[in-house]
This record gives sequence, C-alpha cells and structure tokens, in this order.
Amino acid sequence: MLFRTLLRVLRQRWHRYKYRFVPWIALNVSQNRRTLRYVPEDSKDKIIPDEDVLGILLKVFQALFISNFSRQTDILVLLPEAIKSKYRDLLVTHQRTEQPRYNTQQQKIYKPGEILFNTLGFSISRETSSLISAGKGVFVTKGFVPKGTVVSMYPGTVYQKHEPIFFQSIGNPFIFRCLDGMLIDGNDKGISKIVYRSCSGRDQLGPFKMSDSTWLTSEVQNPLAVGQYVNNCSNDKEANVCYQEFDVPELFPLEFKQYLPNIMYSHDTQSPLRCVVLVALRDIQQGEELFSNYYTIIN
Ligand SMILES: C[S@@+](CC[C@H](N)C(=O)[O-])C[C@H]1O[C@@H](n2cnc3c(N)ncnc32)[C@H](O)[C@@H]1O
Repeated sequence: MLFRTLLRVLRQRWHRYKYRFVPWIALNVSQNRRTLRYVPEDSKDKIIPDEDVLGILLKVFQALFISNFSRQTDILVLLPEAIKSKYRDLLVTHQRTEQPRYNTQQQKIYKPGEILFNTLGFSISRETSSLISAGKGVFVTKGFVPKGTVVSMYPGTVYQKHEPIFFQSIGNPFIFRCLDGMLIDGNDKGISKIVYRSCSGRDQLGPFKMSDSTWLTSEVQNPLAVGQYVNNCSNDKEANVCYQEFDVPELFPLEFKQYLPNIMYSHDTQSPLRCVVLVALRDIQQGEELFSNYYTIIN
C-alpha cells in the first residue's frame, strides 16, 4: 500500500517535471510536437508587436537608470555628451514629478518596485502562491495591469539547442523551452546560479554590464525579472499572462543592458540575445496572482 502510494507520488512528480528534463525532451522531440500545447502553427502572431515590447522595456529601464543616475558615474563618463545631456534633462523632469524618499544623506532612494509603479502603473512581487503546495507565485501587489502590457520577464542563462545543460537540468523546474529549441535556465540556485554569474562576468565591457545578475539575490534591480516564479494555470485558475519571445535588437542602448536579466551561455556576438517576456492576456487587478500556460509561447 505504502509502496503504491510512493509510486503514484513519484509518477505524478515525473509527469509534472518531464517536459523540463532536457534528455527527455531530446528523446521525445517528435512526440513533444503533438503533446506540448504550443500555439498552433497557423497562429504564431505575437500578442503585442516587438516594438511595443521594446518601448515598454526602454521606458522601465530608462526610469531605473535615471533614478540611479548619480551612481552611474563609471558609465556616464564614457557616454557621448548628447546622451548624457538627454539624461540630465530627464533627471530634472523626473525630480519635479516624483515624490522621493530620502536617506540620512538626503540622497533620493527609489525602490525598483516603486519605479515600476511610477512608470507602468503596477508593482509585482513573489509571494506564497494561492495554490496549495505550489510554492511561490507572482502577484500584482499594487496598481493595475492593462491587457497587452509586459508584466514580467523570464530571467536566466540562454542555451542554444546544442549546448550542454544536462547537469543544470537535473531536478530543475525552471528550464524554459523556446519555440526554436533554445532553453532558458531561470533557476536562481546551485549550479545554474554559478553559470549565470560566470557568463555575466565574462561579458562585462569595462564598466558596462551586459546583463543584470541581481535577480539571483534578494535585492533585485529590475523589478520585472521574477517571471520564472509564475505558476501554471489550472481548471479554476485561468492563464492571465502568456510568454512571448523577444530578441534584443542590435541598437539596444548599451547603458540599459545592465537591466536585461538574460545572458547567452556561449559568448556569441552574432546572434541577438533571446529574452522572454510575459504579456497580460486581460486586465489584471491588484491582488491577483499571475498564471501562465506552461506550454503556450508566442515567438
Ligand atoms: C517554474 S516553477 C514555478 C515556481 C514555483 N512555484 C516555486 O516556488 O519554485 C514550477 C514549479 O511550480 C509548481 N507549480 C507550478 N504551477 C503549479 C500548479 N498549477 N499546481 C501545483 N504546482 C505548480 C510545480 O512544482 C512546478 O514544478
């Protein structure tokens, strides 16, 4: 009896996990095409255009950059004068419109969550899921998310199809598979964490960070980078967000790359950096938990 219960529990766990276990995926590619609930071949349209994703990310990243302006001295020295003066102007407007809190030296302090709220009108955070035994989930903690807004990002190391991820994938529920087979490891612990940190350090260009590593810590710099904690929808919890792939364009401002929560496993200057954003499928109110469909992704 005990043995049968144990077997049942193990089988349930395996069924939940197998779609993220790389060797299983590799051995079942043809079957996966039938069983994974991807968007049908004929409806690969994006939920929102890439330009809108880019616009939203730039808006948030610019606000984060401006609020940290005085701490960006290493970077500012190297930026062209035209860009520096643009940020100085934006900083003046920002100081007029925002209601900052002050620390003891009277320097302004904005929490990333407050900046997100001031920029897009909502904040999100990781909290205990409303689902029993589902661990953490992501909630809209303040404000309101209109349909079609980028509400979160899926952080992690990006692996091309042929790159080695076997050890990182063992017991790892945070591996995300893109439509073209690229994998994103969003685990913030263990070997996955070490790999991300190492790749991030490797790609840094002097003072210019090419990615954000703070999603691996409790002090996140980009408040959107918690998308790997969004739970799967169920019968009574419909999906309210959907994954959408976004390749970072070549002309993405260098000074904002420090907020991108993804890094390529192999240093590759030819391919664009793959990011995955979560887009709201409907208006989402304060207090609601975000749910995605793990097997639906738009490229
Ligand atoms: C990518 S993680 C999501 C974050 C996870 N809740 C946590 O706290 O680490 C995926 C794991 O979350 C849990 N999970 C996600 N959706 C669930 C659901 N609808 N019901 C129960 N567990 C769920 C499963 O354990 C799954 O392997």
